[in-house]
Amino acid sequence: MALMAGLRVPARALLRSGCWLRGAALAGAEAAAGLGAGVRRFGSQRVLVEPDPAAGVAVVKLKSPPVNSLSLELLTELVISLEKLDNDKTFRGIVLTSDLCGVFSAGLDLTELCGRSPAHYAEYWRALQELWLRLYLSGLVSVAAVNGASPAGGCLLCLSCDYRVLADSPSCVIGPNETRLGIVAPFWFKDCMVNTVGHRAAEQALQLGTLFPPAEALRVGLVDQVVPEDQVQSTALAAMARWLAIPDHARQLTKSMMRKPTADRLAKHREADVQSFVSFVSRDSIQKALQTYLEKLKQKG
Ligand SMILES: CCCCC/C=C/C(=O)SCCNC(=O)CCNC(=O)[C@H](O)C(C)(C)COP(=O)(O)OP(=O)(O)OC[C@H]1O[C@@H](n2cnc3c(N)ncnc32)[C@H](O)[C@@H]1OP(=O)(O)O
Repeated sequence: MALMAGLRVPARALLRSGCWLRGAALAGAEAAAGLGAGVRRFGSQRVLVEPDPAAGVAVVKLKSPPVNSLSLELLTELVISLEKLDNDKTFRGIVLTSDLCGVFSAGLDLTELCGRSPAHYAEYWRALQELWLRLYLSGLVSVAAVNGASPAGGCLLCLSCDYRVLADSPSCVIGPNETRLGIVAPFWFKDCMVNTVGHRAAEQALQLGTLFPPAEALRVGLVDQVVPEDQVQSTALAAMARWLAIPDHARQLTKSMMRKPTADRLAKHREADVQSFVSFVSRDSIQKALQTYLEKLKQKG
């Protein structure tokens, strides 16, 4: 483990994909996009918000090393940041990205799903539902700048945005790989997949637990653009400008018309969905499958 600014960060996470070397190049790209030095950042421990009030845009960066897995803390902090931005008339759009190299988000934090109490599982699932509903229905334009791997819950975050830009790198796989872990995506993740790529492609990807490399993700319609790694954020901001050219009220009503029926399927039955998750994840066979998968991940490291 390396000790950085009081944070215990695995050295390999820092060295991943030549992060340190690429940092300077990415900082240059950010500066070119108008988000460099001089911008006042805010946010929380795990969610960094870089506001550009003149543009009406905030870049929201996940920074929960080593892999931005969606812990209860990260979910909660992200909900709070999104709520703040949603309620602040300065902002019309957000770019959601990762502050880590090589990983956008590893999806649900598996340590939250293993060996915990039913009450914990319920609290965790409510937080995930809350994040999804807030992001999916946000009045803000949301563009995902997917600068790293984005399996399962990471893919759900991307699908909840209005537009997706993916880095063209073999490590930047994206997709619903749940079945490979022996678990099942919730119906609202399935609905998001169907709404984005259509029923047939969603069914295949969900059943097979497919993680798409960038070219395949673009072909199937899971992402909207694939660009070189150092252009992900600037491309996301350029896409944002196109979306912001549309009057908010018309775009927001259209977004709501397209998305509310899907969101309502969960919103109207949230507690039943929580209970169904708790009973599923508490099964011995599911606990065993998750523990085996986590151990394999740790051994790999
Ligand atoms: C029950 C119903 C639920 C239905 C919905 C479920 C949705 C989900 O999201 S389930 C989670 C699915 N996610 C995955 O399968 C991703 C697993 N992780 C990876 O494939 C890789 O970690 C990576 C590609 C994201 C990054 O690879 P790399 O940079 O090589 O990093 P490491 O694999 O060495 O991981 C570092 C460190 O992080 C731990 N870790 C990774 N993913 C998770 C996770 N999802 N939850 C918790 N912890 C995770 C990994 O074990 C390593 O830990 P240490 O060995 O202790 O450093």
